[in-house]
Amino acid sequence: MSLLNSQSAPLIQVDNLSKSFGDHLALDKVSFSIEKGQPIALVGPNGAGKTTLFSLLCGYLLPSSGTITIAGLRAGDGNLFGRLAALPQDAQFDPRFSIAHQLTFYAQLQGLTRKNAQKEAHRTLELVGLADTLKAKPDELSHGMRKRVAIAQTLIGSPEIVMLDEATAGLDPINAREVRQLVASLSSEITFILSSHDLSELERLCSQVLYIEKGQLKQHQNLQSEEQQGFLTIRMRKAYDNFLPLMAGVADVQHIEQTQNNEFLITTGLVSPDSEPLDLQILKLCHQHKWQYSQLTNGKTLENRLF
Ligand SMILES: Nc1ncnc2c1ncn2[C@@H]1O[C@H](COP(=O)(O)OP(=O)(O)OP(=O)(O)O)[C@@H](O)[C@H]1O
Repeated sequence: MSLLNSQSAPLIQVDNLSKSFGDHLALDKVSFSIEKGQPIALVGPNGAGKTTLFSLLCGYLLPSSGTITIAGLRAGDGNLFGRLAALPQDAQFDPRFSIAHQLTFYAQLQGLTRKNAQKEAHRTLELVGLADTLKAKPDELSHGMRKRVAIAQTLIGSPEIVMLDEATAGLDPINAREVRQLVASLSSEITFILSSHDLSELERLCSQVLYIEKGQLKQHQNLQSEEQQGFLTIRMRKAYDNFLPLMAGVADVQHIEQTQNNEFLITTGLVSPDSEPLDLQILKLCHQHKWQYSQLTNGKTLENRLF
């Protein structure tokens, strides 16, 4: 077998994908591929085409032109049932039936016996930290809890790909963090595709980002690329006098610029192997001047990379 043939095909391959609603072109010749185990972020302004892309990947909509191949199969192929799951933005549960009843039903749809389906409902609810809600009806749960139950539903049958459309939208910080922790903990087993308007959330969870605007794929970036090296981002709690000139004076800082209110992008120079790590030099300066910072991260923020 040649080396080329032995390389595994991408998990998802999208080629020249277009989708029109009447004369409105919602997606315009979008092409990308996703490898297994690389959580991917889908970003774009309202109306950009993200939900349309989700629906096409799930097979809920048919492309106007172009192709989508998932694990070697066309999107919508019956053999993908159970291998790919999606949380729509407006996921709803039937108010008449208990959570256990509904999740068990979905598990049975995947071919499990009633007993195994009940176990699967319990397993997935445990994953989202809601095992004690089995007997509850949807209306007895908060919005955040219902969202987590909907995520549990996507995990039924251990799918390989899970698409979460705005999974943390409208959640309080604690529920949102639970969802993020869950995604992070399952990312080695499941390839997540996440859409969100929270860029800091996506940059923490994803290794790649697709930026869609007016139906076109404008950027496809690897968030762990080497381009990130050589930059630090620091967010200060408030504005401090002389912050910029004093930071610029740190030996290994080549350049510093304000990117947002109290947020600064630092370009590092060639750091000599003998000198202290630059982040430590920066933190010492903050300490010396009693400047409070809220975050110091390697690389540029996703927002600064996209816009
Ligand atoms: N079923 C439909 N019929 C007609 N037009 C549609 C339909 N679904 C989406 N559109 C249009 O396609 C475009 C893309 O919509 P889509 O919902 O995919 O955007 P989005 O990026 O998910 O937006 P948001 O961030 O607001 O959820 C929009 O102009 C929308 O009005």
